[in-house]
Amino acid sequence: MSAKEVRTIGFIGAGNMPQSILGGMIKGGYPAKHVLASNPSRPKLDLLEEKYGIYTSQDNHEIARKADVIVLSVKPQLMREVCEDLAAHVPDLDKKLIVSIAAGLRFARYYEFLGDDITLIRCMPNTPSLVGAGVSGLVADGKATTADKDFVTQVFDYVGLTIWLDEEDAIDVLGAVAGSGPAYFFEFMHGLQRAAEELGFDAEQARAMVQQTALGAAKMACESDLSLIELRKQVTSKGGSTAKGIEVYQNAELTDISKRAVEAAVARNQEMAKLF
Ligand SMILES: NC(=O)C1=CN([C@@H]2O[C@H](COP(=O)(O)OP(=O)(O)OC[C@H]3O[C@@H](n4cnc5c(N)ncnc54)[C@H](OP(=O)(O)O)[C@@H]3O)[C@@H](O)[C@H]2O)C=CC1
Ligand SMILES: O=C(O)[C@@H]1CCC=N1
Repeated sequence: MSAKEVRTIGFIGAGNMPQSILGGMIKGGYPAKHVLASNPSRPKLDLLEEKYGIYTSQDNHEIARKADVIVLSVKPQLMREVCEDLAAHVPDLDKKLIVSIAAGLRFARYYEFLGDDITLIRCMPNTPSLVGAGVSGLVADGKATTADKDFVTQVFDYVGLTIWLDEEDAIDVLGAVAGSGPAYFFEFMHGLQRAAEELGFDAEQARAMVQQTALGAAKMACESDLSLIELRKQVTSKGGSTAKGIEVYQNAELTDISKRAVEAAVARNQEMAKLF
């Protein structure tokens, strides 16, 4: 697929994550008239219509019927109810491409909910998709064609980096690192902002210095050939102030804390796969 392919994409559920994806897609040039969304309550839909000019409905069946590609975007615990309802009311689900962005739930579950004949791609996106800086992990079932995979790659390329995975298990890890990752960074940034405020800065200045520092560090990490440790060392003058700050993080075993956080999130993904 060299020219950009357009299929009508219907998001079932219009919460934070699908808003980030569809917002990023439309900002990136995907035609709004081929993007649809459903949600039980109206306010989010009104906002999406106003902001992006897409068609919305409170009726999941209508959106699923109109879509070539159905993006299941509800919480994992609602997935069974929503899918079984679609299976009962939407004809030809096996002729559409289904994409699920839910954490945890495995291919086998969707076949149970929607039928064995569906074609499914699982995606683990993250919210920076809204600003074109997302990470989307993708894994396809055996029925997805090359054209399906190319199309989904194209869609998620609009909103950032796409990473195809060979094994379904890997999406739990990618989710725990990149899907949840923005929350970890925000938490860390919040801590730095609080520190600056407690040491005399007002909230606005504190936030400005933290967000610009995070942006600068992320840009350097993206643009440099050096390892992250080398980049860290460049800031850490011998006998200087950074060394003292880093020492505090190292004494608190920040690297180990990150590993424990990722392991906890992976474990929850595995647990959700069994629970829902
Ligand atoms: N947020 C993130 O960073 C990421 C989320 N995900 C996955 O994305 C999915 C959605 O998460 P997120 O957007 O954050 O969740 P939100 O809680 O922001 O949104 C969930 C949405 O689903 C709607 N909803 C509830 N019941 C139904 C229904 N029966 N039919 C259609 N829509 C319904 C809710 O509507 P209402 O408000 O009216 O109740 C709400 O708008 C989850 O499965 C999550 O695992 C994946 C990667 C990252
Ligand atoms: O917290 C969650 O379960 C979802 C998946 C990754 C980010 N948010």
